[in-house]
Amino acid sequence: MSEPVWKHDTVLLQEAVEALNVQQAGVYVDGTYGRGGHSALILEKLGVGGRLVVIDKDPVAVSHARGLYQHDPRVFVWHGSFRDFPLALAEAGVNGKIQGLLLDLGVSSPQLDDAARGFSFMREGQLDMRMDMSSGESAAQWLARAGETEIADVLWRYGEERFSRQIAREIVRDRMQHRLETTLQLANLIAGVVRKREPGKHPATRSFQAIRIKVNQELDDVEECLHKSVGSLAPGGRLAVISFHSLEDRIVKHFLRDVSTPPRLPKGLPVMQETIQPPMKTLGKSVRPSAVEVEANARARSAIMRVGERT
Ligand SMILES: C[S@@+](CC[C@H](N)C(=O)[O-])C[C@H]1O[C@@H](n2cnc3c(N)ncnc32)[C@H](O)[C@@H]1O
Repeated sequence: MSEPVWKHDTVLLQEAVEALNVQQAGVYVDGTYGRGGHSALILEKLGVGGRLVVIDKDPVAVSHARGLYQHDPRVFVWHGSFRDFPLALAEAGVNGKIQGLLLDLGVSSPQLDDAARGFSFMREGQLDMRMDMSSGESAAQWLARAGETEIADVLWRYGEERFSRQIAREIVRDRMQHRLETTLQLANLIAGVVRKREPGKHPATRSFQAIRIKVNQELDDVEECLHKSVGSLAPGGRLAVISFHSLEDRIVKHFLRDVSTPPRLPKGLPVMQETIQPPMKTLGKSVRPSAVEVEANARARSAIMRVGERT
């Protein structure tokens, strides 16, 4: 696969790596390698005895990491979903607990900028949207077979699209005449339905987000990974998650709240409520990029990071 020329500006670079509190001999997982901005800074702080397991669903990201780190014995590169990170750790030969897990969610700039990946409603390309093009169903395949109600539900649930029903109806009507195969075909169809535009937002923004989340099972991956992190982090180990929309952030926020709250015990048990420690604690407040970062990188605008620590 040829090396793409597009680059990715890492969001909350210093903040996220600081949040991990990298120990020289620690074991870390970067579950969303992308183009490796966070991984590179983690490696700067990691000593010779440390390990970094990098994961990405995207074969292009994985070959970037393999090319860069083939001679670094600290790095193990794994192709797959971060929801299976314990499997990656086992394959890397890591038996114990880890000191940190980082997730920088969503898509990378190279994925958005490469029209052929089908993520962008601004660029003509095949309607694919899979982070892992080697498996699963593309957006075009899903839109060709899903029922009208299913499409409407996805647009509403994952895109909070007010015109979900009308868009779904139009997709189903349209596909009876010809195949819906390209990004601009879909974007134009949506633009024809969504009459009242939100200022500064393309009418297809919400639908593209929703279909991308559905095709890549993004929210299920996050839920599962977060729950597995509790069993994998060593005491003092850190979990840092950067989200880019409210659906992801809500999952992270609720997860951290739930694992940081001591379980309520029935009255009368011979154990003091105060002695029951929850498995994690939330560290500080949520972190947003500085005005300087947002000025330099518009994609950072909606980022929010939350950090937890294993107790
Ligand atoms: C925002 S980018 C990460 C950028 C990276 N931190 C950097 O500095 O270059 C998100 C990356 O995570 C990957 N990704 C998203 N969801 C994933 C999942 N469930 N499992 C593995 N990789 C995932 C995407 O393919 C993409 O490459």
